[in-house]
Amino acid sequence: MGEVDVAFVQAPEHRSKPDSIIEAGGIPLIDLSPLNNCYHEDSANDSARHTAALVAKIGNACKEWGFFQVFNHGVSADLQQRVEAAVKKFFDLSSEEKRKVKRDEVNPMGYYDTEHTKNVRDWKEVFDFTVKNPTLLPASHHPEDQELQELRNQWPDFPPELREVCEEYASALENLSFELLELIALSLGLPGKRLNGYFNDDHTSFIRFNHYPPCPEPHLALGVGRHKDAGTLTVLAQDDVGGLDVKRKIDGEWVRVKPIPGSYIVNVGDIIQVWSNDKYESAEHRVTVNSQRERFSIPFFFNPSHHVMVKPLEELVDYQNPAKYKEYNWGKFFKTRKISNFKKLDAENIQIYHFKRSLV
Ligand SMILES: O=C(O)CCC(=O)C(=O)O
Ligand SMILES: [Fe+2]
Repeated sequence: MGEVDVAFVQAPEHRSKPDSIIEAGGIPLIDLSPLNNCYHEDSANDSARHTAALVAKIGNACKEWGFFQVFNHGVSADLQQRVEAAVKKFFDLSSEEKRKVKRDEVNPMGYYDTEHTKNVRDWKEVFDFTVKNPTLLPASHHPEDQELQELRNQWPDFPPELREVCEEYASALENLSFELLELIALSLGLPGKRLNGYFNDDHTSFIRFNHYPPCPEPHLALGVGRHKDAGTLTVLAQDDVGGLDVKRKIDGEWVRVKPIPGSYIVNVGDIIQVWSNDKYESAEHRVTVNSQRERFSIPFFFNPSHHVMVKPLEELVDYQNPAKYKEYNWGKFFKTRKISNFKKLDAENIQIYHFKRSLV
């Protein structure tokens, strides 16, 4: 099977055709400057108008793509560059050094190079850390087990600045994610802060550093297999190499998201799909690798508190539009997914459609 181990080989129908991927035209590119007071001289009226236009754009992007890119987002270029530099230094360490902060079945935070998506191994290595340290999660995925676990971050000795840069970055991305959450709430016709209460001091958001080394067989393996993100929102920074493919809703084609320096790619996760009762659907995506250049990306996974019960929002359901999902506990869902990513299982991993109601 060539130079890649069989564990990485995708079923033929899920492989990428790296040479014939279409670059996505039309993924909305949204200017967030109305949030960051870039219109100092504006009257209150103008500012309300700019915010309303922004909310409408976000709503359309969520409905039509489940994906959009943002610029003028308020995260400084200096901070972005410091994080990128620290990430490269970390992955440049020897395997032995990286394994000193290796994650395991008990502590899922840290370094890891054998992640599986839908039971096929990904061509990547990752480093994960939570935004809140410690972060509370259920200790087991069994529904009857009420015990909680504290996740703690593991920091390597090198590069020495990593921890500080990561904490500064986590806080900047947390602010941006709350702003995006408020815009999404407004776009659903809800009060701006309607969803904030699901993310109190104990939200379970985490940041991942992804490193995709060059792959000798990019038509067989994927950097990340096709999937939807399980949480609320993902806010992703990618370098200039490209490789993130989104399944376009209108025709089901895989299209490549064009790297735009300094911007973020935002995608709707499964929780927004459930909250919005399918008005906004999470988009399927994957990462294609290439044989020439390594690639780095940094997703921020914005997730609610472990005790949140996820279900269609009451304001968005009624007799004509009944709730399409039964409620589920986020902590248990997250824990179940984490276990299935950790090792190859025979069963399919947990998905929101397992909670779909059968409506007649
Ligand atoms: O690297 C990327 O562009 C996307 C990674 C991703 O989808 C994920 O980690 O969930
Ligand atoms: Fe993803």
